[in-house]
Amino acid sequence: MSYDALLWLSFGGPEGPDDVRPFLENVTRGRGVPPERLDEVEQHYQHFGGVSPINALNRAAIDAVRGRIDLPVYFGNRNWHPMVEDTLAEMKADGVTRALVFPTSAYGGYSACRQYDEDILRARAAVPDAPELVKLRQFFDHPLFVESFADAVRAAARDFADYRLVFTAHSVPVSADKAAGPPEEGGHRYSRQVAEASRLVADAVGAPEHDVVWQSRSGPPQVPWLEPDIVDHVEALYDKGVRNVVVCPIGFVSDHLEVVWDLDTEARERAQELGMGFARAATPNDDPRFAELVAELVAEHLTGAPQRKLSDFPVAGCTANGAFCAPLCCEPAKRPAAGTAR
Ligand SMILES: CC1=C(CCC(=O)O)c2cc3nc(cc4[nH]c(cc5[nH]c(cc1n2)c(C)c5CCC(=O)O)c(CCC(=O)O)c4C)C(CCC(=O)O)=C3C
Ligand SMILES: [Fe+2]
Repeated sequence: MSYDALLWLSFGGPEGPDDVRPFLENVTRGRGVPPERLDEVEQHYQHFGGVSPINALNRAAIDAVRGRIDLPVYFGNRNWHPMVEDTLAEMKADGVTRALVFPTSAYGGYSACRQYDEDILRARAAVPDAPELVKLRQFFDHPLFVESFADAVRAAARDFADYRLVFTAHSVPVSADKAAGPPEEGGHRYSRQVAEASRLVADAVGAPEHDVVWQSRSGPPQVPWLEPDIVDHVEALYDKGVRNVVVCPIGFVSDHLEVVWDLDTEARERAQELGMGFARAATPNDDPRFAELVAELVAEHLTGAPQRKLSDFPVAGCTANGAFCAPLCCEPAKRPAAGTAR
Protein backbone atom coordinates (compact mmCIF):
# COMPACT_ATOMS: atom_id res chain seq x y z
CA MET A 1 0.00 0.00 0.00
CA SER A 2 1.23 3.47 -0.69
CA TYR A 3 0.26 6.63 1.10
CA ASP A 4 0.42 10.23 -0.01
CA ALA A 5 0.09 12.12 3.30
CA LEU A 6 0.18 11.98 7.10
CA LEU A 7 -2.74 13.46 9.04
CA TRP A 8 -1.79 14.66 12.55
CA LEU A 9 -5.03 14.19 14.52
CA SER A 10 -5.32 15.88 17.90
CA PHE A 11 -7.75 17.09 20.55
CA GLY A 12 -7.65 20.82 19.75
CA GLY A 13 -7.81 23.78 22.11
CA PRO A 14 -8.98 27.41 22.12
CA GLU A 15 -6.71 30.20 20.88
CA GLY A 16 -8.51 33.22 22.38
CA PRO A 17 -11.11 34.16 25.04
CA ASP A 18 -14.09 33.88 22.67
CA ASP A 19 -13.08 30.38 21.57
CA VAL A 20 -13.29 28.88 25.06
CA ARG A 21 -17.03 28.32 25.51
CA PRO A 22 -17.72 26.97 22.00
CA PHE A 23 -14.65 24.73 22.33
CA LEU A 24 -15.92 23.34 25.65
CA GLU A 25 -19.34 22.80 24.12
CA ASN A 26 -17.75 20.79 21.31
CA VAL A 27 -15.80 18.66 23.82
CA THR A 28 -18.77 17.89 26.05
CA ARG A 29 -21.72 17.72 23.63
CA GLY A 30 -23.98 14.84 24.71
CA ARG A 31 -21.55 13.74 27.45
CA GLY A 32 -23.54 14.67 30.54
CA VAL A 33 -20.91 17.09 31.92
CA PRO A 34 -22.69 19.43 34.39
CA PRO A 35 -22.69 23.17 33.53
CA GLU A 36 -20.94 23.96 36.86
CA ARG A 37 -17.98 21.86 35.76
CA LEU A 38 -17.90 23.73 32.41
CA ASP A 39 -17.94 27.10 34.22
CA GLU A 40 -15.03 25.97 36.35
CA VAL A 41 -13.01 24.70 33.39
CA GLU A 42 -13.78 27.87 31.44
CA GLN A 43 -12.06 29.81 34.25
CA HIS A 44 -8.93 27.63 33.91
CA TYR A 45 -8.72 28.59 30.24
CA GLN A 46 -9.54 32.28 30.83
CA HIS A 47 -6.79 32.36 33.46
CA PHE A 48 -4.40 31.91 30.50
CA GLY A 49 -6.14 34.46 28.28
CA GLY A 50 -8.35 31.81 26.70
CA VAL A 51 -5.35 30.27 24.94
CA SER A 52 -4.46 26.61 25.30
CA PRO A 53 -0.86 25.82 24.38
CA ILE A 54 -1.95 22.64 22.60
CA ASN A 55 -2.33 23.89 19.02
CA ALA A 56 1.02 25.71 19.00
CA LEU A 57 2.71 22.65 20.48
CA ASN A 58 1.16 20.43 17.82
CA ARG A 59 2.30 22.82 15.07
CA ALA A 60 5.87 22.77 16.40
CA ALA A 61 5.86 18.98 16.69
CA ILE A 62 4.52 18.71 13.13
CA ASP A 63 7.35 20.94 11.86
CA ALA A 64 9.85 18.60 13.50
CA VAL A 65 8.22 15.57 11.84
CA ARG A 66 8.18 17.26 8.40
CA GLY A 67 11.97 17.09 8.25
CA ARG A 68 11.93 13.36 8.98
CA ILE A 69 9.38 11.81 6.62
CA ASP A 70 8.71 12.00 2.90
CA LEU A 71 4.96 12.62 3.20
CA PRO A 72 3.24 16.01 3.47
CA VAL A 73 1.82 16.45 6.99
CA TYR A 74 -1.67 17.87 7.60
CA PHE A 75 -3.11 19.00 10.96
CA GLY A 76 -6.72 18.42 12.09
CA ASN A 77 -8.49 18.38 15.46
CA ARG A 78 -11.53 16.82 17.08
CA ASN A 79 -12.75 19.86 19.00
CA TRP A 80 -11.26 23.05 17.57
CA HIS A 81 -9.87 24.63 14.42
CA PRO A 82 -8.32 23.37 12.28
CA MET A 83 -11.24 20.89 12.51
CA VAL A 84 -10.46 17.49 11.05
CA GLU A 85 -13.40 17.69 8.60
CA ASP A 86 -11.97 20.87 7.08
CA THR A 87 -8.46 19.40 6.94
CA LEU A 88 -9.73 16.27 5.20
CA ALA A 89 -11.56 18.42 2.62
CA GLU A 90 -8.29 20.27 1.99
CA MET A 91 -6.41 16.97 1.65
CA LYS A 92 -8.99 15.78 -0.87
CA ALA A 93 -8.65 19.04 -2.84
CA ASP A 94 -4.87 18.55 -2.87
CA GLY A 95 -5.34 15.13 -4.47
CA VAL A 96 -4.60 12.96 -1.43
CA THR A 97 -6.19 9.53 -1.86
CA ARG A 98 -4.77 7.56 1.09
CA ALA A 99 -3.23 8.92 4.28
CA LEU A 100 -1.76 7.61 7.50
CA VAL A 101 -3.13 9.17 10.68
CA PHE A 102 -1.07 9.92 13.79
CA PRO A 103 -3.38 10.37 16.81
CA THR A 104 -1.74 12.38 19.62
CA SER A 105 -2.49 9.74 22.24
CA ALA A 106 -0.30 6.77 23.14
CA TYR A 107 -3.03 4.61 24.69
CA GLY A 108 -6.05 2.43 24.11
CA GLY A 109 -9.49 3.00 25.59
CA TYR A 110 -12.52 4.94 24.45
CA SER A 111 -11.26 8.52 24.93
CA ALA A 112 -7.63 7.80 24.04
CA CYS A 113 -8.13 5.55 20.99
CA ARG A 114 -11.69 4.79 19.90
CA GLN A 115 -12.77 8.44 19.91
CA TYR A 116 -10.05 9.21 17.33
CA ASP A 117 -11.60 6.47 15.14
CA GLU A 118 -14.92 8.24 15.56
CA ASP A 119 -13.27 11.49 14.44
CA ILE A 120 -12.04 9.68 11.33
CA LEU A 121 -15.55 8.32 10.66
CA ARG A 122 -17.08 11.78 11.13
CA ALA A 123 -14.53 13.51 8.91
CA ARG A 124 -14.87 10.93 6.12
CA ALA A 125 -18.66 11.17 6.28
CA ALA A 126 -18.36 14.94 5.75
CA VAL A 127 -16.16 14.74 2.63
CA PRO A 128 -17.51 13.18 -0.58
CA ASP A 129 -15.12 10.51 -1.95
CA ALA A 130 -12.97 11.05 1.12
CA PRO A 131 -9.35 9.83 1.18
CA GLU A 132 -8.72 6.48 2.89
CA LEU A 133 -7.41 7.02 6.42
CA VAL A 134 -5.29 4.41 8.22
CA LYS A 135 -4.58 5.14 11.88
CA LEU A 136 -1.15 4.31 13.33
CA ARG A 137 -0.81 2.07 16.38
CA GLN A 138 -0.65 2.86 20.10
CA PHE A 139 2.87 3.63 21.35
CA PHE A 140 2.73 3.74 25.19
CA ASP A 141 5.61 1.24 25.52
CA HIS A 142 7.75 2.43 22.59
CA PRO A 143 11.38 2.88 23.71
CA LEU A 144 11.52 6.49 22.42
CA PHE A 145 8.36 7.42 24.36
CA VAL A 146 9.71 5.81 27.54
CA GLU A 147 13.23 7.30 27.17
CA SER A 148 11.84 10.77 26.59
CA PHE A 149 9.79 10.64 29.81
CA ALA A 150 12.68 9.02 31.73
CA ASP A 151 15.03 11.89 30.81
CA ALA A 152 12.33 14.40 31.72
CA VAL A 153 11.91 12.76 35.15
CA ARG A 154 15.68 12.84 35.73
CA ALA A 155 15.78 16.54 34.81
CA ALA A 156 12.80 17.38 37.04
CA ALA A 157 14.28 15.45 39.98
CA ARG A 158 17.81 16.85 39.75
CA ASP A 159 17.44 19.10 42.82
CA PHE A 160 16.00 16.40 45.09
CA ALA A 161 18.14 13.96 47.04
CA ASP A 162 15.03 11.93 47.70
CA TYR A 163 11.64 12.09 46.05
CA ARG A 164 8.46 10.17 45.33
CA LEU A 165 7.72 9.60 41.64
CA VAL A 166 4.04 10.02 40.77
CA PHE A 167 2.59 9.38 37.31
CA THR A 168 -0.66 10.97 36.15
CA ALA A 169 -3.02 10.44 33.25
CA HIS A 170 -6.44 11.87 32.40
CA SER A 171 -9.10 10.19 34.50
CA VAL A 172 -12.00 8.48 32.72
CA PRO A 173 -15.24 6.99 34.07
CA VAL A 174 -14.57 3.63 35.74
CA SER A 175 -17.19 2.09 33.44
CA ALA A 176 -15.31 3.38 30.35
CA ASP A 177 -12.05 1.96 31.66
CA LYS A 178 -13.76 -1.36 32.29
CA ALA A 179 -14.97 -1.36 28.66
CA ALA A 180 -11.48 -0.50 27.30
CA GLY A 181 -10.06 -3.11 24.95
CA PRO A 182 -11.66 -6.08 23.19
CA PRO A 183 -14.54 -7.42 25.33
CA GLU A 184 -13.02 -10.90 25.76
CA GLU A 185 -9.94 -9.40 27.43
CA GLY A 186 -11.86 -8.21 30.48
CA GLY A 187 -11.32 -4.49 29.94
CA HIS A 188 -9.13 -1.88 31.65
CA ARG A 189 -6.75 -1.63 28.73
CA TYR A 190 -6.30 2.13 29.24
CA SER A 191 -5.43 2.03 32.95
CA ARG A 192 -3.27 -1.07 32.49
CA GLN A 193 -1.31 0.50 29.64
CA VAL A 194 -0.87 3.68 31.71
CA ALA A 195 0.41 1.55 34.62
CA GLU A 196 2.75 -0.35 32.29
CA ALA A 197 4.22 2.81 30.72
CA SER A 198 4.69 4.22 34.24
CA ARG A 199 6.50 1.07 35.37
CA LEU A 200 8.81 1.24 32.34
CA VAL A 201 9.73 4.88 33.05
CA ALA A 202 10.17 4.20 36.79
CA ASP A 203 12.47 1.26 35.96
CA ALA A 204 14.46 3.38 33.51
CA VAL A 205 15.19 6.03 36.16
CA GLY A 206 15.67 3.46 38.93
CA ALA A 207 12.88 4.81 41.14
CA PRO A 208 12.40 2.44 44.08
CA GLU A 209 8.68 3.20 44.36
CA HIS A 210 6.14 5.01 42.23
CA ASP A 211 2.41 5.67 42.11
CA VAL A 212 -0.09 5.95 39.27
CA VAL A 213 -2.85 8.49 39.91
CA TRP A 214 -5.34 10.49 37.85
CA GLN A 215 -6.10 14.09 36.97
CA SER A 216 -8.68 16.34 35.30
CA ARG A 217 -11.76 14.40 36.43
CA SER A 218 -14.89 15.60 34.64
CA GLY A 219 -18.50 14.38 34.57
CA PRO A 220 -21.24 14.48 37.22
CA PRO A 221 -20.03 13.89 40.80
CA GLN A 222 -22.17 10.76 41.32
CA VAL A 223 -20.46 8.87 38.45
CA PRO A 224 -17.29 7.05 39.59
CA TRP A 225 -14.07 7.98 37.76
CA LEU A 226 -10.56 6.55 38.14
CA GLU A 227 -9.01 7.67 41.44
CA PRO A 228 -7.13 8.92 43.41
CA ASP A 229 -6.85 12.46 42.09
CA ILE A 230 -3.35 13.97 42.01
CA VAL A 231 -4.15 16.77 44.48
CA ASP A 232 -5.60 14.33 47.05
CA HIS A 233 -2.62 12.07 46.46
CA VAL A 234 -0.13 14.87 47.17
CA GLU A 235 -1.89 15.35 50.54
CA ALA A 236 -1.83 11.61 51.27
CA LEU A 237 1.90 11.46 50.49
CA TYR A 238 2.53 14.40 52.82
CA ASP A 239 0.71 12.54 55.60
CA LYS A 240 2.99 9.55 54.96
CA GLY A 241 6.06 11.74 55.43
CA VAL A 242 7.00 12.28 51.77
CA ARG A 243 8.59 15.74 51.33
CA ASN A 244 9.45 15.94 47.61
CA VAL A 245 7.21 14.93 44.72
CA VAL A 246 8.08 14.58 41.04
CA VAL A 247 4.98 14.37 38.87
CA CYS A 248 5.23 12.80 35.42
CA PRO A 249 2.19 13.32 33.13
CA ILE A 250 2.65 9.99 31.35
CA GLY A 251 -0.90 10.17 29.94
CA PHE A 252 -0.15 13.05 27.57
CA VAL A 253 2.23 13.92 24.75
CA SER A 254 2.28 17.70 25.27
CA ASP A 255 2.18 20.38 27.98
CA HIS A 256 -1.37 21.44 27.21
CA LEU A 257 -3.89 23.13 29.48
CA GLU A 258 -4.84 20.10 31.58
CA VAL A 259 -1.13 19.78 32.42
CA VAL A 260 -0.42 23.45 33.11
CA TRP A 261 -3.60 23.92 35.15
CA ASP A 262 -4.14 20.68 37.07
CA LEU A 263 -0.45 19.97 37.71
CA ASP A 264 1.57 23.20 37.45
CA THR A 265 -1.13 25.26 39.15
CA GLU A 266 -3.38 23.20 41.44
CA ALA A 267 -1.12 20.32 42.49
CA ARG A 268 1.94 22.60 42.77
CA GLU A 269 0.06 25.11 44.95
CA ARG A 270 -1.16 22.37 47.28
CA ALA A 271 2.36 20.95 47.59
CA GLN A 272 3.77 24.41 48.32
CA GLU A 273 1.10 25.07 50.97
CA LEU A 274 2.23 21.86 52.65
CA GLY A 275 5.88 22.89 52.36
CA MET A 276 6.70 20.05 49.96
CA GLY A 277 9.17 20.18 47.10
CA PHE A 278 7.33 19.81 43.78
CA ALA A 279 8.63 19.34 40.25
CA ARG A 280 6.80 18.36 37.07
CA ALA A 281 8.48 16.34 34.34
CA ALA A 282 8.09 17.64 30.79
CA THR A 283 5.99 15.77 28.24
CA PRO A 284 7.59 14.63 24.92
CA ASN A 285 6.46 17.89 23.22
CA ASP A 286 9.54 19.30 21.52
CA ASP A 287 11.90 16.46 22.42
CA PRO A 288 13.38 15.43 19.04
CA ARG A 289 12.73 11.82 20.08
CA PHE A 290 9.00 12.47 19.80
CA ALA A 291 9.36 13.48 16.14
CA GLU A 292 11.66 10.49 15.71
CA LEU A 293 8.99 8.24 17.23
CA VAL A 294 6.35 9.46 14.78
CA ALA A 295 8.75 8.97 11.86
CA GLU A 296 9.51 5.47 13.14
CA LEU A 297 5.82 4.54 13.43
CA VAL A 298 5.33 5.70 9.84
CA ALA A 299 8.37 3.74 8.62
CA GLU A 300 7.31 0.65 10.60
CA HIS A 301 3.90 0.78 8.95
CA LEU A 302 5.29 1.31 5.44
CA THR A 303 7.99 -1.37 5.60
CA GLY A 304 6.33 -3.90 7.91
CA ALA A 305 9.35 -3.70 10.23
CA PRO A 306 8.86 -5.38 13.63
CA GLN A 307 7.25 -3.19 16.29
CA ARG A 308 9.72 -1.70 18.75
CA LYS A 309 8.06 -2.09 22.14
CA LEU A 310 9.27 -2.71 25.68
CA SER A 311 6.38 -4.71 27.13
CA ASP A 312 4.34 -7.77 26.22
CA PHE A 313 1.17 -5.76 26.56
CA PRO A 314 -1.23 -5.87 23.62
CA VAL A 315 -0.95 -2.91 21.27
CA ALA A 316 -3.81 -1.99 18.96
CA GLY A 317 -5.14 1.18 17.38
CA CYS A 318 -4.05 0.55 13.79
CA THR A 319 -7.26 0.39 11.77
CA ALA A 320 -8.59 1.70 8.45
CA ASN A 321 -11.31 4.32 8.05
CA GLY A 322 -12.39 4.41 11.68
CA ALA A 323 -12.90 0.66 12.20
CA PHE A 324 -12.81 -0.81 15.71
CA CYS A 325 -9.42 -2.31 16.75
CA ALA A 326 -11.28 -5.55 17.45
CA PRO A 327 -15.04 -6.16 17.38
CA LEU A 328 -16.56 -3.66 19.85
CA CYS A 329 -13.10 -2.66 21.21
CA CYS A 330 -13.35 0.31 23.62
CA GLU A 331 -17.07 0.99 23.38
CA PRO A 332 -18.05 4.20 25.16
CA ALA A 333 -19.29 3.87 28.72
CA LYS A 334 -23.05 3.66 28.93
CA ARG A 335 -24.29 7.00 30.19
CA PRO A 336 -27.58 7.39 32.01
CA ALA A 337 -30.04 9.31 29.82
CA ALA A 338 -30.47 12.94 30.93
CA GLY A 339 -33.01 13.21 33.72
CA THR A 340 -33.00 9.48 34.50
CA ALA A 341 -33.21 8.74 38.23
CA ARG A 342 -30.31 6.61 39.45
C1 LIG B 1 -8.32 9.91 28.24
C2 LIG B 1 -8.34 11.39 27.93
C3 LIG B 1 -7.31 12.13 27.39
C4 LIG B 1 -5.93 11.60 26.97
C5 LIG B 1 -5.93 11.13 25.53
C6 LIG B 1 -5.80 12.26 24.52
O1 LIG B 1 -4.90 13.08 24.67
O2 LIG B 1 -6.63 12.32 23.61
C7 LIG B 1 -7.75 13.48 27.29
C8 LIG B 1 -7.00 14.55 26.75
C9 LIG B 1 -7.35 15.90 26.77
N1 LIG B 1 -8.46 16.45 27.40
C10 LIG B 1 -8.43 17.80 27.13
C11 LIG B 1 -9.42 18.73 27.56
C12 LIG B 1 -10.67 18.37 28.08
N2 LIG B 1 -11.13 17.10 28.36
C13 LIG B 1 -12.43 17.18 28.82
C14 LIG B 1 -13.25 16.12 29.17
C15 LIG B 1 -12.90 14.76 29.15
N3 LIG B 1 -11.66 14.22 28.83
C16 LIG B 1 -11.74 12.83 28.93
C17 LIG B 1 -10.69 11.94 28.70
C18 LIG B 1 -9.44 12.27 28.16
N4 LIG B 1 -9.05 13.55 27.76
C19 LIG B 1 -13.09 12.51 29.31
C20 LIG B 1 -13.60 11.10 29.50
C21 LIG B 1 -13.80 13.71 29.45
C22 LIG B 1 -15.26 13.89 29.81
C23 LIG B 1 -16.10 14.19 28.60
C24 LIG B 1 -16.21 12.98 27.73
O3 LIG B 1 -16.87 12.01 28.16
O4 LIG B 1 -15.62 12.98 26.64
C25 LIG B 1 -12.82 18.55 28.82
C26 LIG B 1 -14.22 19.06 29.21
C27 LIG B 1 -14.24 19.88 30.44
C28 LIG B 1 -13.88 19.09 31.67
O5 LIG B 1 -12.71 18.93 31.96
O6 LIG B 1 -14.82 18.66 32.36
C29 LIG B 1 -11.73 19.30 28.39
C30 LIG B 1 -11.64 20.79 28.23
C31 LIG B 1 -7.29 18.13 26.33
C32 LIG B 1 -6.94 19.51 25.75
C33 LIG B 1 -6.40 20.46 26.75
C34 LIG B 1 -6.14 21.80 26.14
O7 LIG B 1 -7.06 22.49 25.71
O8 LIG B 1 -4.97 22.18 26.10
C35 LIG B 1 -6.62 16.94 26.11
C36 LIG B 1 -5.38 16.71 25.31
FE1 LIG C 1 -9.06 0.67 20.60
